[in-house]
Amino acid sequence: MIEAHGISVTIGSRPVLHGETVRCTPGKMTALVGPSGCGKTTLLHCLGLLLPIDRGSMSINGKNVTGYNTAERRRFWRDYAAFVLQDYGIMDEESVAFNVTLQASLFGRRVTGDLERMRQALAKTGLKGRENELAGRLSGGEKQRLALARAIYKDASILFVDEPTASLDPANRRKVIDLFADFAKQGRTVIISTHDAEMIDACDRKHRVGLDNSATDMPKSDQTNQGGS
Ligand SMILES: Nc1ncnc2c1ncn2[C@@H]1O[C@H](COP(=O)(O)OP(=O)(O)OP(=O)(O)O)[C@@H](O)[C@H]1O
Repeated sequence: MIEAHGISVTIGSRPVLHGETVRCTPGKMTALVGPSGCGKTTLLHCLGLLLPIDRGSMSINGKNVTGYNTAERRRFWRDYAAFVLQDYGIMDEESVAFNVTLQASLFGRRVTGDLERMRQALAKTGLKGRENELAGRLSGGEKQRLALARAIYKDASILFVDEPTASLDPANRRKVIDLFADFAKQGRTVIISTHDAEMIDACDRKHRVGLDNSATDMPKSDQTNQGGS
């Protein structure tokens, strides 16, 4: 469970988040929604401890993480978190297989870990049999699915996802949405910044960045009058 209370962030001289309060619970997909530039990515980064907050407080699984130092944040990323971010974090000069197992073999330059599980993660994202290809040769959508395969492989309890369907065709989009739904059903916390109406509809809760500062997230059935992005 991630809880953020009244968090505010200024980047440079620009105030971006103004007292966001949001709760993301295990077993649920929470969508961060709102118009372009409202701060969805910024909020996602704050919740994942990638970006420091200026005001407010945050807890993860009941633990106050507001003042976490670098070592504590690293431990959180290592033990609990998987990220599928907009730049995908793919190492172009490495193989697909290396990229999937990257977080498990962070200090090595070779594929370590469970090869069968790596292949299964690739199969789940439609990249079966591509493990020996150079990641840099994949298309944008394929890189996005590769980032997702890495998150599946990592088996993390909290997933932070930024615009996961942006570069995907309808068939792969559906597949990816179903994969996140499966993640949540397994009891994981899934937090997704998205504009995609189909993705938003599949989420259990949604938080409108910049507007819902007191209401926090809400059940899917209450979304009808709240608008999408
Ligand atoms: N590193 C940065 N330097 C300066 N301004 C930034 C930086 N990162 C974000 N911003 C600003 O913060 C605001 C929110 O950006 P953010 O990417 O969080 O929005 P978003 O809702 O995710 O947008 P989109 O839907 O277009 O991806 C924008 O006005 C953006 O210009």
